[in-house]
Amino acid sequence: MTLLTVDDLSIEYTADEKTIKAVNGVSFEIAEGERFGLVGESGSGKTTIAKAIMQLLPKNGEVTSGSVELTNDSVSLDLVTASSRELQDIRWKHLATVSQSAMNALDPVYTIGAQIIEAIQLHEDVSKAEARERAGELLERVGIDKERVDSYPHQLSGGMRQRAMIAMSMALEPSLIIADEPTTALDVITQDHILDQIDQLSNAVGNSLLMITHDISVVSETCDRVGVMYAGELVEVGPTEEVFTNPEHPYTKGLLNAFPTLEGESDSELITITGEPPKLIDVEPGCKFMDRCPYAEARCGESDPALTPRTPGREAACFVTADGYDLEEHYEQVVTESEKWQKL
Ligand SMILES: Nc1ncnc2c1ncn2[C@@H]1O[C@H](COP(=O)(O)OP(=O)(O)OP(=O)(O)O)[C@@H](O)[C@H]1O
Repeated sequence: MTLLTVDDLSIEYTADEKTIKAVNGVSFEIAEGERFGLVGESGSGKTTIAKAIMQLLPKNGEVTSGSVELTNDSVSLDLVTASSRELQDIRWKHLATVSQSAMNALDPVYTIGAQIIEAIQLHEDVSKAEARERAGELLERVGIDKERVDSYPHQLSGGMRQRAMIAMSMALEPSLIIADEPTTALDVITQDHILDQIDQLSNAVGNSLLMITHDISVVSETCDRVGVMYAGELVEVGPTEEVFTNPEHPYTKGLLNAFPTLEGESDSELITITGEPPKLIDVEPGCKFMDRCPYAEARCGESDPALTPRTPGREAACFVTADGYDLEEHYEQVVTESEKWQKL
């Protein structure tokens, strides 16, 4: 059953009297128990989507169209129009978040335990002693000694704080966890541990996951399906393994080329996408990736390709692959030497 339905979501910011079209007509679904990743380079609109889902957009940000339905046996709510009371009711129990910066999310004046206990007691009728016991168990599950319930956030290392956040987000076994760059600020080994813990805990709880990251290896380790974002739009959606082995959008292919191989082989060439994403002010007609795309044709400048179905379960927004061309084969035929991806 579908748990989250994001339908035609558009979000704008206003800054210096200009309108920034940060998210433009994005639609995707997450099934119960499914892990979905949103991936794309900085500024593509991923965090804006996460903030809209949580109703945490800053004052200058506004959802201009679309809906975000959260639906299961006990909830049916459009998160865009829900009241703060309705949101408070589902927070922790149905919707929890692990954010980019745990230090900001954890309140510095309360102990870790006090914050987890409060979340538990807000939603469940349990004694403080029971909630404290559960907080300790949760911390142990993420590899933190349960004595640490009485520590303040600043007394923990960055990695421990992030794990404490994960423990807290899982405290009420929420239906959906939104993890926005949960490992970005951490060293590689801690990153691996944290991803393992998100994986194990969400397996145990059986919840859905929306993983937001610029790092395709994080998506490939944790997600069943992936949506690739570029300049505020979804340009490709499908099962992670299929999308990463046989991309249907040139931007996805570019992203993959720019990363070391997912298996960690070091002898492959890294190839970068030249140029920069467009500014999202006064948006021109046509495909937003056109200026950076080695496959671009005249028609790509005339209208913006819509996300269209490909093989079952897959969608991409590209005229070239919609015509059935395979990006790998087509590359040698159409792309001149000067237009090829640049080798690093
Ligand atoms: N508060 C804001 N005011 C004005 N513009 C903003 C604001 N926040 C984000 N933007 C703009 O909206 C667009 C999308 O940004 P967003 O942070 O959602 O992207 P992202 O893919 O999550 O990138 P990152 O990983 O760097 O956070 C960008 O052009 C960004 O500059």
